[in-house]
Amino acid sequence: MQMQDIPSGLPFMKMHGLGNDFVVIDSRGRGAVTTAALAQAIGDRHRGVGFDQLAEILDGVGTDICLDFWNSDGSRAGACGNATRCVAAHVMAETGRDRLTIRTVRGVLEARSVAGVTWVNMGPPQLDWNEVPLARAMEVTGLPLPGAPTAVGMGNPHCVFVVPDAEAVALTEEGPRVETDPLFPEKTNVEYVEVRNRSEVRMRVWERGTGVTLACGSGACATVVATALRGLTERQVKMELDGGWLELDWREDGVWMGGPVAHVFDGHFSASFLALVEG
Ligand SMILES: N[C@H](CCC[C@H](N)C(=O)O)C(=O)O
Repeated sequence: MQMQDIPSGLPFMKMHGLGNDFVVIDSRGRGAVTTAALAQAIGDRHRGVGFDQLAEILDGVGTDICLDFWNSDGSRAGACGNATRCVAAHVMAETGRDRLTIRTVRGVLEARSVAGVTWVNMGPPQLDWNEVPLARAMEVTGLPLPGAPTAVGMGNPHCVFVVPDAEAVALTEEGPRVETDPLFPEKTNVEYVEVRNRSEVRMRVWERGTGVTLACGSGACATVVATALRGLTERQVKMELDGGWLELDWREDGVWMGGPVAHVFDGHFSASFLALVEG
């Protein structure tokens, strides 16, 4: 699909889950429009709209919908838990259903609405070094980095540090250092978790390709896997992020995540903005 085929401009929704904010483009019935250049242009908070991730809804392939994710630097994100919840809530409201299947590059995810809360099964964690991926064969726990973090794949790479005080972490210094460490050939998202008790933790995040965000759903899933694997928490925890609270439940069939979603406004990218991107 070319931009000139959408002369009237491109509709979008602005959504967020705990302040992790998204531009959502609904391309059902039309085909994908997003390119790295378009994601970068829209992601510019001054010349575009700005977002932590861009999510594009596509026609389902053996599922209700498909979903693609982009970061603001134009790179792809293999998973985005908060955007998945936002889009799932939107499509469930639209169709009046309380269950949905969603195909992402990672595989088929399931969403459910339970007592007004939108839950998504983000799938089982990837705990082999080559699935995360890491640069060479090793255990995913006790990585050879200061702080001996745990690597967890959730369709995208995560590196989880257990720290005594999450507020004290210098995210903008530590985050980019770990994100680009040669241990992670595809870079990594970076989480710092403070364990308050066996069922409550506090987490802050540095996202690959985006930077500090108020929340990261796939990062929250990776975090509960890391703390449960290390025996520090149960597999069911409440997690406080900068933008609010998520509930996590690591079950046999995957890591379920529930929390709030918000549909902020509906907008329209003008034809002249799109023409500029097309160059
Ligand atoms: N905010 C997202 C994750 C974005 C991950 C992205 N930064 C990547 O490159 O993997 C979430 O709620 O799961």
